[in-house]
Amino acid sequence: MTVQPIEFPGLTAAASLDLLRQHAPLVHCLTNDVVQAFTANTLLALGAAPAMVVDPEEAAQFSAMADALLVNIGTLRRSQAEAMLAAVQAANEAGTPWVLDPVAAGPLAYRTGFAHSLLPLRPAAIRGNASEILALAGESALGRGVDSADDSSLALSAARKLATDHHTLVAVTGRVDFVTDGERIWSINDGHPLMTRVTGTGCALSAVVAAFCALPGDRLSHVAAACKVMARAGRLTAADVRGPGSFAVDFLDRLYTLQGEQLQ
Ligand SMILES: Nc1ncnc2c1ncn2[C@@H]1O[C@H](COP(=O)(O)OP(=O)(O)O)[C@@H](O)[C@H]1O
Ligand SMILES: Cc1ncsc1CCOP(=O)(O)O
Ligand SMILES: [Mg+2]
Repeated sequence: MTVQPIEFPGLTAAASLDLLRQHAPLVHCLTNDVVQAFTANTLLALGAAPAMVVDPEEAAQFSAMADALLVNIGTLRRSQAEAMLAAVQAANEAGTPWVLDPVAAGPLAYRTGFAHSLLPLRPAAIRGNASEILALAGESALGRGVDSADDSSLALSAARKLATDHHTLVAVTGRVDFVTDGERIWSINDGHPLMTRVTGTGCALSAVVAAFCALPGDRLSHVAAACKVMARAGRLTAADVRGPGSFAVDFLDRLYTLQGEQLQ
């Protein structure tokens, strides 16, 4: 059945953002070495609370206390995989939602196998670029590294399949972001190409998706709101900066000051 994406309403995104600022969810981030500080600063700017607790024993303890968990495989190594599995297991036992960012899944065997092994462990959501989502769904993709070489529209059916097969939500991002539970599809046509020239915008978005997954209410809508907030803040920032360096700084200020009306 062909289901057409529907543009996600800014008003709904604004309501989710309000809720996020009220709840200030504690987000346990098991993420890659490149984006630690940018991810923590992004969450703080929006009003969530990040913590990177990485030892396997402590990670398991902490993911049961946190409001959400992020698992990002960007610089995966064996010792970290152990902590991720322990954290996911503890999160599941505690009913804590967790989000998978399958960074560079596809061309690299170890991380791709690990990402696949996480799929039956019931992620609340998966957020990746088009090449990553295509690869995770077992379809051919052009990605060679952490950046997408495929347009997000080409990964929409892969996203729906992943969501259906694993009873999860999938956000596939790029020129247009799509968020689906396999049936409904929200599209977010915002953002700016400059966002791909600053490392960590996608990884930070996945942490923000985790934060929004902690909120009460319709989770699909909250995940779409996470994408909308980041893309709109990115677009507003890009209109006013000289390049990637000033973007990275101004983007945090934008997130901090972002008002509901600016999402509409
Ligand atoms: N060509 C583009 N035009 C506008 N926004 C984009 C574009 N590519 C990516 N974005 C935005 O950049 C952010 C990160 O997405 P993406 O680049 O797909 O993630 P990743 O860094 O994991 O590859 C998202 O908010 C997305 O909407
Ligand atoms: C450059 C790099 N290498 C391994 S992880 C990483 C960061 C990727 O960040 P993003 O996917 O958000 O662009
Ligand atoms: Mg990127």
